[in-house]
Amino acid sequence: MAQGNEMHPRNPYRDKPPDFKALAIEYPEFRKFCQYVSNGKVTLDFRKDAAVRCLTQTLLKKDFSLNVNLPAGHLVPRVPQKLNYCLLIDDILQANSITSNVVGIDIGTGTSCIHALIGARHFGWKFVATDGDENSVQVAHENVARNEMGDSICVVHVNPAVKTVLMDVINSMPDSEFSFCMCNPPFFEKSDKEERFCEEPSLSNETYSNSFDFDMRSAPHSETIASSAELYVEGGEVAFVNRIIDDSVCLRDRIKFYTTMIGRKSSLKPLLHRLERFGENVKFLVHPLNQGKTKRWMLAWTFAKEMTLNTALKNSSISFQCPKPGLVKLMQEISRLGGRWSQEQPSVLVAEFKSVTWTNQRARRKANALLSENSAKRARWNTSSVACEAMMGNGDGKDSYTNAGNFVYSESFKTSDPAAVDTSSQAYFPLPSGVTPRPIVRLRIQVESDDKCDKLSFELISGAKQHLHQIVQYLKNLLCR
Ligand SMILES: C[S@@+](CC[C@H](N)C(=O)[O-])C[C@H]1O[C@@H](n2cnc3c(N)ncnc32)[C@H](O)[C@@H]1O
Repeated sequence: MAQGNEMHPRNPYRDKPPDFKALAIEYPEFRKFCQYVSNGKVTLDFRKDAAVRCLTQTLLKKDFSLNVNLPAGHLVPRVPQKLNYCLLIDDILQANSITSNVVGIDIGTGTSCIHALIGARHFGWKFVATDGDENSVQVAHENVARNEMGDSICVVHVNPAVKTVLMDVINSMPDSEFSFCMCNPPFFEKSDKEERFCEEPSLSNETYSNSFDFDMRSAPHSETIASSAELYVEGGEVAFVNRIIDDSVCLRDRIKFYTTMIGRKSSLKPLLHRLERFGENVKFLVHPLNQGKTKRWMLAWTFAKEMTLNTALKNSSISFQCPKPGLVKLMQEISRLGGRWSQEQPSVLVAEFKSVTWTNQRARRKANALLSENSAKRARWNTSSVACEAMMGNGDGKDSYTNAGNFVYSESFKTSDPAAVDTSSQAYFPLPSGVTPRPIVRLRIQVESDDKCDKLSFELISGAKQHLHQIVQYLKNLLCR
């Protein structure tokens, strides 16, 4: 099992990976999946679904005193990663002094009910755990009952065909206050599923596996067997998370923090774009949720004015050294990029940017040139939109250089009908004069000098961590050459 210091500092698996030898001695069931290798170590074949399932069950038993049934044919959750996600939520709660009567919603809890079980057992939170699959709800319910946690976790079946994800649950509990929601959405669209997964005949015709990939590409690090409902949703995870965002716009601070796991890096951009357009009303952050080679992210946002997300970004400071006078050159470069800076203290700057100007400089120049030519209209899909959602944003319109055409944001999701798409567009309207758009990223930059050089340390105040990294890399290239 891959570990690493990318794990949460409070995650006990960070510095102490599971000791397979000790587990094999203590748990005979687990021992069946272990092999002794020549140096006396014990290994586990991660490509075998049953071995990974047994490891998860054993860790839940040993480290959380949880007795959990994980039926074959369903996703096997990875305990260290799930704990990481819960710890990040705990950071946010602690930073906002939400320490008692914590109630969370686990959207799509699956058969394992893993988020709710770990959250309730380890952190003392209460949960409403939902799922759209009746069989998963049944197994999750049994897992809760087996661990006598019915007082803390209520498992609810929801209709997956309903467009909203949270609304019905919240409306059915008008007197409850919710601290957060969490979710591990189905990642894939149908087309992805067919490309990456094959039907697993030994289980059921609703179960998919990537273990058949061997002849197509290199063997997977670990086999993924999952039910169709766990893998696939119309429009993939972007569409699913957009449904949570839609609900959050209506529900506002009925839930203090909205969080979700994101499985694909490419999903972050359209989702962040979407949240950015809510301007001052929303705060959000992206935080990596890595476990070894598997990269995931947590996206969190809040509409509650009094809440902060900054503390979870504590470890976001990065620094580099550059020749003097770093501060002066820094101010010039920020201005050149269209950013603004103010001096918080003599050696501390706060810089803010209202659009992404530090990436794709060459592409931007090219797009600019194209736009100034009398180019033909962009091709549109030869389909009709079955559902169209329009958002009036307050951006600066610069993103219309992208293939979103004249829209700040426009995304089409395939539907089961090949001639129909579900379209979400956010149109650019110039701001009325006197209204300033909200910065997409704010940074605090501290300058420490010695005789030879300046050390610049960058801390994210608000915005996406990936922007911090991109800006630092961009400035480093300029100031250190
Ligand atoms: C990737 S699985 C996550 C399972 C579990 N939470 C975990 O992390 O291992 C996604 C789950 O979302 C459920 N789901 C799909 N659509 C849903 C909806 N509209 N509302 C609630 N759950 C849904 C699926 O049935 C599936 O159990």
